[in-house]
Amino acid sequence: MEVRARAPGKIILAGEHAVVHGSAAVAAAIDLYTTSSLRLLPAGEGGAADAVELDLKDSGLTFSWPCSRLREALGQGCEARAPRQCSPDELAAMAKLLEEHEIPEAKIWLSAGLSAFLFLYTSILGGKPGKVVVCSDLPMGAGLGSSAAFCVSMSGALLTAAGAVAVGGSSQAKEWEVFEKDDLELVNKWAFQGEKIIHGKPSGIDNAVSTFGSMIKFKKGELTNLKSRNAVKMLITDTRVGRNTKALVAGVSERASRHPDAMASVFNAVNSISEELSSIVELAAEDEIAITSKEEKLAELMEMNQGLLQCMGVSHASIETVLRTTLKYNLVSKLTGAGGGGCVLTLIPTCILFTP
Ligand SMILES: Nc1ncnc2c1ncn2[C@@H]1O[C@H](COP(=O)(O)OP(=O)(O)OP(=O)(O)O)[C@@H](O)[C@H]1O
Ligand SMILES: C[C@@](O)(CCO)CC(=O)[O-]
Ligand SMILES: [Mg+2]
Repeated sequence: MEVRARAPGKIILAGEHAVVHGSAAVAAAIDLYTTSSLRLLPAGEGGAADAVELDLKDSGLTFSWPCSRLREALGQGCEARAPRQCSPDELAAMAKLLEEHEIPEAKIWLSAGLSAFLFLYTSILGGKPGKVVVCSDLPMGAGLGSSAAFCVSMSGALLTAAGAVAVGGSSQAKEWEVFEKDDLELVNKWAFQGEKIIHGKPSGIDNAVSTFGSMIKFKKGELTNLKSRNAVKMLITDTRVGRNTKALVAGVSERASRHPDAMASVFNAVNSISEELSSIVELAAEDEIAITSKEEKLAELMEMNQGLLQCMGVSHASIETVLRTTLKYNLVSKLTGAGGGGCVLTLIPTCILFTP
């Protein structure tokens, strides 16, 4: 039987990076998905023919590990309903397994995702032979939460195959089935462990919004669902400048340790912006004047947040170019996700008049 699970990417409207340091942030799921398909293969004699295969459609690479090698390096797996952290020994064992694959230098950034895969697969399914295919609508490493969507869809597929979460079981179902709340919590916890391998020190916002969907406020691991009363339209521009979330998060933490007081004030200001933005999003605006005033406030908060992201050192020349370009049309933009390149959000007002 084949199991398929999909999870969405996200945009962050306010609060990226500061959320790692305890500030509030606001994020929304977007309708671009990563899908993980898993087929358990009949086990042979436990011999060399038994393997775990991974086909990464977006990067055009396939991998295969003999089950016996995985069991030897990473053990027999654990209780699928009790998520646990990857140990430094396991990280080292996975790095060794990956060395044997000679990943092309130009795609070396995939190693973190491969380690997250090996950890999730062997922890949840032990050394069972299986084939996993991953494909995604999301650009990788561009700020739209590709790593979280990868970990969430993978955890969903693995937990379903392990029988650790309940699904309706109708193989004829045309629509995607949605997990129950407890099962979503479990998926989210495993995905967070995967994100830790990719991001180093994630706040948990990306895996949370990818698992639970909709628009959320997130602070210190606590999630609040936001009911957006009016549609908020955003244009997403991909600068196509590649970057790595782990390095950017580490860079902000280093700046915070060099200038603790100044950076605490920056994080505090971002917290106020996210809190204000989340309450504005929930305001019901009935007429054009009210909607315009709501959008003006959102735009101003996004502009302020972008200034503070510059203070944190995560903007980039390519991002500044998008800011200047959209400003010519009186449109406000900010980076989204980890910055350093990647994607930029532009608020598109409901009543728009282009006068460059
Ligand atoms: N479809 C995929 N196939 C293989 N690996 C993936 C896929 N999607 C994400 N990854 C892994 O996630 C890494 C990108 O994660 P990273 O956190 O740097 O960026 P992001 O999640 O796209 O952006 P952000 O964290 O700012 O939202 C890739 O280098 C790869 O290891
Ligand atoms: C940069 C960051 O705040 C968001 C990345 O989408 C990292 C995190 O919260 O884990
Ligand atoms: Mg990421």
